[in-house]
Amino acid sequence: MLELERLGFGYPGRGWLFRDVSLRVAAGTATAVLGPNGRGKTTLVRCAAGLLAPREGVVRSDGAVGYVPQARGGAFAYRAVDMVVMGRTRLLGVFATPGRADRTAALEAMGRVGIGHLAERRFPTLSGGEQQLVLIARAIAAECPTLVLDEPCAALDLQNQARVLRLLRRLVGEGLAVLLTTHHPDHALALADAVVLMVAPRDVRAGPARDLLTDGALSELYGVEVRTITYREGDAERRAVVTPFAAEPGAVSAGPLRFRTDPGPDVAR
Ligand SMILES: Nc1ncnc2c1ncn2[C@@H]1O[C@H](COP(=O)(O)OP(=O)(O)OP(=O)(O)O)[C@@H](O)[C@H]1O
Repeated sequence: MLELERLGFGYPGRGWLFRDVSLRVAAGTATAVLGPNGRGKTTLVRCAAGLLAPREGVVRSDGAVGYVPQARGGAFAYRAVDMVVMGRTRLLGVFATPGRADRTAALEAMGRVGIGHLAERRFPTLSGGEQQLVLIARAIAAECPTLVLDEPCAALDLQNQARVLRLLRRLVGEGLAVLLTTHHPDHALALADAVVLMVAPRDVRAGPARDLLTDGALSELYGVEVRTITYREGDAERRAVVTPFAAEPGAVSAGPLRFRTDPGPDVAR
């Protein structure tokens, strides 16, 4: 569980970046934070993870909070598996060093993320996406009941985005509380029970994903026309977002977009 109560933050010498943000990420649920570049998503989740002190408000959690930053290279040439073993540090005694069980747990976490084959590679030699997956494995190996992830899919190809989203869904199913930032409303639709829309410093909306992720709210949030389509996944009806990037503003006619596929009897309009 992770709880933010009336959180407010501004960098020194600057005004409020956000104010009065309250939300509760319960165990077994995921919350996605969305908003334009520079609106404060990273700052908000860094406050939530205890890495930045808020100017006002309170953060509560009922256990350790694991934080997955965006991969930005690494200064030290650790092997990937050793980076993941470092996630186990919090589980060790003050003078203990990681043992065989920690290495096994690290390799298992890497396996879950699909990067077992990268275990012996040096971290700085990995691609941005590979580094991102190592950082996710490190957080999983730490076995924290709450995970906070800053754009976990930012550097990932479509297959790895799907892999990470499925993995996060499984972790939520196992009872973790997950808070993540994303630039993909689709990812929020696929994963999140709740969303936080950072519209403006004093207009940060938190609530159920199905209520807040409307075409109108997303269009307002990003300042471009955003449409949602529905499709079926097994028995479930799901929604995905389409942004007609190349269309001039107002050129897309009103009404729902049609999701055409060939053949399409099991894919909804
Ligand atoms: N250490 C800092 N000192 C001063 N201003 C900062 C600092 N870090 C970030 N900012 C500013 O705070 C604002 C919010 O930054 P933040 O990284 O939280 O936004 P974001 O929503 O995560 O952006 P993006 O989508 O581009 O990653 C930006 O205007 C940024 O320039």
